[in-house]
Order: sequence, then C-alpha cells, then structure tokens
Amino acid sequence: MASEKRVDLDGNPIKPITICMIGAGGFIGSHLCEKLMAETPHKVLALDVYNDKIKHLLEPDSLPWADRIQFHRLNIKNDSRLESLIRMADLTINLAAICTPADYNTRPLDTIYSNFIDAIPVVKYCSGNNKRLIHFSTCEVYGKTIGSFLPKDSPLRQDPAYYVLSENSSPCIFGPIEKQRWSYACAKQLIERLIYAEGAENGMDFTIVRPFNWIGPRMDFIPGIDGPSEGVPRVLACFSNNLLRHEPLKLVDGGQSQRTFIYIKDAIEAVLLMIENPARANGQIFNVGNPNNEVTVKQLAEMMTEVYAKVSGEPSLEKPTIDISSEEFYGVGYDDSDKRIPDMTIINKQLGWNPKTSLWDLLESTLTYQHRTYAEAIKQATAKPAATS
Ligand SMILES: NC(=O)c1ccc[n+]([C@@H]2O[C@H](COP(=O)([O-])OP(=O)(O)OC[C@H]3O[C@@H](n4cnc5c(N)ncnc54)[C@H](O)[C@@H]3O)[C@@H](O)[C@H]2O)c1
Ligand SMILES: O=c1ccn([C@@H]2O[C@H](COP(=O)(O)OP(=O)(O)O[C@H]3OC[C@@H](O)[C@H](O)[C@H]3O)[C@@H](O)[C@H]2O)c(=O)[nH]1
Repeated sequence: MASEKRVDLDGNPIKPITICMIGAGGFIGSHLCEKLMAETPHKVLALDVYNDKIKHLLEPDSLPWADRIQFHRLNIKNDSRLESLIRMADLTINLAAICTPADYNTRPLDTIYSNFIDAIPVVKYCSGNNKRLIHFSTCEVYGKTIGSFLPKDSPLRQDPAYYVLSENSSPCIFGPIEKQRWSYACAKQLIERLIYAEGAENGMDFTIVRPFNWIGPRMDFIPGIDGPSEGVPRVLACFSNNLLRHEPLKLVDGGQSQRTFIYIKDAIEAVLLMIENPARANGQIFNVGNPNNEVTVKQLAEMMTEVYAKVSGEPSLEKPTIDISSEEFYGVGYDDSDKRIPDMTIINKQLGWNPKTSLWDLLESTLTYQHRTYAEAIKQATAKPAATS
C-alpha cells in the first residue's frame, strides 16, 4: 500500500493527488483504478455512465481504499457537475469514448461526437482552471503506413522507415471520407490538435496517450452474456466469444492485417509513470505499445485457439477459423490499418518504461480469466432454448 516514501523518477517524494477520471468504468479505467487503489495514496473521482467493471473497488465500504474512490454516475454530454469535479481534482484523465471499430462506419455521428465534440468541454475546463490533463487518443491516428502504398514486392516495405510509427515524425494517413472507418481516427486527431494548441497558446499542461491494442481481462463484452447479442466488440472479445461457444474464429478479409498487442498491466505501469512524473510527461505525446508482440490477425487467432485449448482442457475445432469479407462483418465503409509498430524512443527516454509480457503469456492469463468468468454462463445460455423446446 501507499507509503510516504514513494519517490518519482527524479527522487522527489510523490505527494498524494486527486484524479478526476472520466470513463473510469471502462476496460482501461478499471485497471487504472485498481492500480491506484492498491499501490498509491491518490484519490479518484470516478466518472462514468456504468460502474460494473469497478464494482469490486467500490463495495463493500470496508475496503481499505473506500475513502479514496468515489463514483459519480454521469454522462459528460449533458451534466453540469463536470466542471466542478474537474475543479476539485489536481489532474483529469479522459478515457471516455466510443472506441469499437464496428461503430465507426455504422454510427459515424455518435463516433465523431463522442471522440471530438464531447471531449471539448473537458479540455476547456482543464485549460480554464489551470488543471493538468492526460487525454487518451489512439494509435489509429497514424492510419495506414507509408509502406502500404508501395508495390507489394518493393524491398522498401522491409525498411522500418516505411512502417514504424513515431509520434513526432510519422504522418497521419486516412482513407477517403466515404470510408467512414476513419471517423474515429480523424476525431481523435482533431482533439489531439486542440489539446496541443491549448498547450501552445494558453500554457495548458497536457499529456496525450496513444494506446496500441491494449488487451486483457474485462475488455469489452461477450455478446449475449454481458453485452448485446448482435454487438461486435474488439478482436480479443470477438475471438474469446467464438472460442467459448466452440465456433470458428472469423478472419476479416483473411486476417492479413498486423497488430502489436500489449498486456493491459504493462500499459498501466506506463500510465502511472505519467501521472507521477508530470515534469517528464507534460507536453508529450506517448505511444504505449509492445513492438515485440507483432502478429497478423490470423496468427493471433491460431495462438488464441492453442492457448484456449490449454487453459480450458477442451480440444480445438478441426477447422478453427473461417474467412469473412469486411463488408459482411462490419458493413459498408469499413477500412483497416495495415500494420502498427510503435516507436518506443520517446517513452523510453522520458519515463524509462518498457513493456514486459509476451503475447503467449498475456493470452494465457487473459483466456484463463475469460474461461473462468464466462464458460458456465455460455453453457447455460446455449442450453436454454433446447430445454424450453
Ligand atoms: N483499449 C485499447 O487498446 C485502446 C486503444 C486505443 C485507444 N484507446 C482509447 O482509450 C480510451 C479508453 O478505452 P477502453 O478500451 O477502456 O474503452 P471502454 O469502452 O472500455 O471505456 C470507455 C468508457 O468511457 C465511458 N463513456 C463513454 N462515453 C461517456 C460519456 N459521454 N460520459 C461518461 N462516460 C462515458 C464508457 O461507459 C466506458 O466505460 C478511449 O478513449 C479509447 O479511444 C483504447
Ligand atoms: O472477429 C474479428 C474481429 C476483428 N478482426 C480484425 O482484427 C483486427 C483488430 O480489430 P480490433 O477490433 O481489435 O480493432 P483495431 O485494432 O482495428 O482498432 C482498435 O485500435 C485501437 C483503438 O483505438 C480501438 O480500440 C480500435 O479502434 C482488425 O483487422 C479486424 O478487422 C477479425 O478479423 N475478426
């Protein structure tokens, strides 16, 4: 637990602060709250429309950190309490967003409002009240790699200069407007520019985080169990759902896109360093990812199938994957990032941070959690229709 002796990276004692965390009830928020409660003396004002993923931190009242976390159920679109909560805190962390790709092309208005318009008051209140802001952006702001425009057989595709994504030098390359997939990336890019401008013109203290596919327990939902049956979560939950239901994993356009996946617990270490080392983090944009964990989506599906068989003790299907077109899976207007390797130079220099967990290990702990949490509920849900017929 928190001790007076905790020091920052420059050896100065860390003073307890109050954090206004918007979107605290989501995947990343729940892990960040857990870390802050278990390992620091900081207080959290946790804002969200939901609190299911942090219930274990809020109840019972006898929890050792009960007086350091306070949940406020509110929608930042239309709640006048927002400014006073930001004013009560030393630091605001904004995680609130629509951030599932299935929504970007089917609900582009909600996506743009959520990621740009709704974030504007948060930036304004922080700037106007001289409060520090840590804002969650995304690796999607890079869009496609320069290399993806080269001929397929060009040797330059192997040159990192054509695909490694660097905060201060890589361009942001999106598809045409009719490819509404990019509504999210574009809204995130504009809010980054607004925050950067508040820093440049009005001296606001800010840090921008660009997460590269953070994954782990409590990510999204399992359709039909703790989310809508027709809902499409991000790939970890889609594939977990298929494995739990003994269905083949669906590979969008053959699963050739590449991603680097990082364990949520590694990534949260980086966020804690940003929180506690403002002098090193202010004014920075940080990639947070694990460049060593790169796979194609097809390779991810194969590895998840193998790991799930191990942790569940159930044999895998003879044909564990099937191909599906992006139009059938996501609808019209979908497009994809081809490859995402984060440059780690800046975060390494400023915060001395490096990711640790291999893809196999993070999948093993995550799929153990998925199996323990959902296997029984799925069994019951799938048994029901048979029992009533
Ligand atoms: N998980 C990743 O790998 C990843 C990658 C890139 C970017 N990000 C960014 O990180 C942030 C958090 O992502 P996450 O994975 O935890 O997503 P999440 O959907 O689990 O969490 C977002 C939370 O924000 C809340 N929220 C949304 N709109 C709100 C509103 N108007 N008022 C109050 N609360 C609201 C939601 O209820 C949810 O609990 C997002 O900004 C996302 O764009 C995440
Ligand atoms: O069942 C599925 C689901 C997804 N996929 C593919 O898997 C890849 C990864 O999909 P995800 O749903 O995790 O989302 P993406 O990596 O494309 O975007 C994510 O990136 C970072 C964040 O900003 C967001 O959380 C989200 O936009 C995509 O190529 C997608 O087409 C499948 O092949 N099958």
